[in-house]
Amino acid sequence: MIIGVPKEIKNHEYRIGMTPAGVRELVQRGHQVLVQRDGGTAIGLTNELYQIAGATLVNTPEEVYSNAEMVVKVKEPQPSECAMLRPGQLLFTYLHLAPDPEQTEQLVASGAIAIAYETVTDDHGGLPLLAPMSEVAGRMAIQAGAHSLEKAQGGNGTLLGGVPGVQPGKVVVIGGGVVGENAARMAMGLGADVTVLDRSIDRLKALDNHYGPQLKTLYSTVESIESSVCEADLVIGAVLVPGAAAPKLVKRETLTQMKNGSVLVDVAIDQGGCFETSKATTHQEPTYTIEGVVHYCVANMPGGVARTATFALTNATLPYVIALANKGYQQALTDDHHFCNGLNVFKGQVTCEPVAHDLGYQYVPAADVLQ
Ligand SMILES: NC(=O)C1=CN([C@@H]2O[C@H](COP(=O)(O)OP(=O)(O)OC[C@H]3O[C@@H](n4cnc5c(N)ncnc54)[C@H](O)[C@@H]3O)[C@@H](O)[C@H]2O)C=CC1
Ligand SMILES: CC(=O)C(=O)O
Ligand SMILES: [Mg+2]
Repeated sequence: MIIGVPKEIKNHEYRIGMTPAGVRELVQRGHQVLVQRDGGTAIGLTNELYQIAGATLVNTPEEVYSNAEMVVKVKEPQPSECAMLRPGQLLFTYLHLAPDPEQTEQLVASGAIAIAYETVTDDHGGLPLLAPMSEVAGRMAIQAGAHSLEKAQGGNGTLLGGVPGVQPGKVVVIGGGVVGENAARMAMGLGADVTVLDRSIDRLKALDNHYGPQLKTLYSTVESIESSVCEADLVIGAVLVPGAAAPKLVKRETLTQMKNGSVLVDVAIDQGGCFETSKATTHQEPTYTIEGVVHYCVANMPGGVARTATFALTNATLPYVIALANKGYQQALTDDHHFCNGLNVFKGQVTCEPVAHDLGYQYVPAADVLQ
């Protein structure tokens, strides 16, 4: 199979969809890998390393898209990239379609076969291709939040760990999954006062068992969310209903009761965000303030630590890329129902139920289109 790896074009996105080691694995199996020149240069994955691994370097995204049978990326295709997709071409990347009607329309119109990393599932109820970036974003959320709490950044001037004789900052994490747990762990490491809310009691039990009394857990209700965010210095939005747009758990009117200079980091922004006042921001301009509350809503947080994130992401995606390349999508998706859950758009039809539901498309089960 001819596999194409373009340079990412989203704002300050320096990750790349395949490392030289991944290229080598594919080339060794008889595939050809086209890598856009300088796709990994910013993170030390030089053209020379790709060439040594057996990649064919090409100069433009057009050369990648027009020649590849499968395009492997990191972020959702931007409009100029959607325009280069062709009917029947495979696209394997993050998509986050539910909050993004324009991209969905463009992918449907392209006739391509789009498999989303974030809806692939596993036997343990997890999302194996979202998890590595959730680990990264969860950890970064505390760094970003701590920085935003500084006075010069518009924050209330709280040091999360406090110092002897002074109370630590209060961190509230809404959603205790992968992002939430990693955020809580970093915040506890700094010495903050940390509470995690989730609507899954099993999840709260697991966190309680693992971290003990240093971590407070709270069952998530409208009431418990409202009262805890009003006391918080830093709130992390980390909920997910897989495939669907994020529920809006903190309303605009609640902001007026929050501390002036408190900070919201909405990691769930890639699914539309879980605060009513969230709108996606970029690494270039990551924050804005509403009602005195600083909002950090960067939709590609791991792009900020692109070197770590590229290795973490491609460690997880490579076996799936190899399966698609070796077997073709029909066989690879039929053999593995968890992988098949990644199929979001198939030749003009929406095959992910939450996306179809949220955006008003007819849902066509993957099993029907793969027959
Ligand atoms: N902004 C960025 O750069 C990145 C964003 N993300 C996003 O972060 C979000 C969280 O991802 P993960 O932690 O991997 O998901 P996860 O599935 O591991 O955890 C989500 C948790 O939210 C809980 N939840 C759902 N509804 C809730 C509610 N109403 N109240 C409280 N808890 C609720 C679930 O029970 C679950 O424990 C996703 O939207 C993901 O796409 C992930 C990586 C990077
Ligand atoms: C998960 C995601 O959207 C990201 O890593 O950018
Ligand atoms: Mg988008």
